[in-house]
Amino acid sequence: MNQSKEQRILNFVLQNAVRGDPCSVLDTIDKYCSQKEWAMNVGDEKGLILDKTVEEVNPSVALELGTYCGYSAVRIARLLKAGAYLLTVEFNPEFAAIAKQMIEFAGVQDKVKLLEGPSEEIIPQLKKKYEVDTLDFVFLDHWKDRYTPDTILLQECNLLRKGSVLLADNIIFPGAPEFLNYIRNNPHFQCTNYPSHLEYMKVGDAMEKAVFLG
Ligand SMILES: Oc1cc(-c2ccc(F)cc2)cc2cncnc12
Ligand SMILES: [Mg+2]
Repeated sequence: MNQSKEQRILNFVLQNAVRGDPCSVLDTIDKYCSQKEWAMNVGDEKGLILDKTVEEVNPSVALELGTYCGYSAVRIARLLKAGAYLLTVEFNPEFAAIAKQMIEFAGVQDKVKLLEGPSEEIIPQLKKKYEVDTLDFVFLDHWKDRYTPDTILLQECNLLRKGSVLLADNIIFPGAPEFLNYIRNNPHFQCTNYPSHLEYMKVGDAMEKAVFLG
């Protein structure tokens, strides 16, 4: 049976990266996806914006919506302090299976809990089933039409506290205009835009940071 692109990315990492070295896993994925096959990882350029935001927030509990192959889960987890952890949600079972292996190869599995299923089902379970109190950081990188409903759901489930930071990928390309309109006109959020480029391309993209004001 033909291998998927995601399986080819994982195999390239297993054969070329250093086991237990998250930076080598990230560099190897970026090398493959910039030279051989494009894939929708946040990538090296926007990855630096993600790094700076995670370092600034220094979250104890982080949530990622949209795991894909695990690139940003590895990227986030490698920066987390002792005892801090990332919950990452992926609804595509094939992607989740690849991401699990990627996360384990990078050696960050003790900091990452991969939750398989639709975000709209998992978010309401975070408090009771996953023992979350509130989220310090949320990375939105899943389907763009879920950014707004999931942000509303996070608030309805009392998962945000004063100072919780949301960071959304793909604000320009593929674009999340409805989310931008929602979040920038919402008095409960303080927004900042970070212009960048689509991963591995010269096409313009951006990330939006939104701090919850309570
Ligand atoms: O970063 C991303 C990029 C693209 C994408 C797709 C097609 C295209 F032509 C350009 C960009 C899709 C995404 C879906 N979910 C999360 N992140 C994504
Ligand atoms: Mg993205």
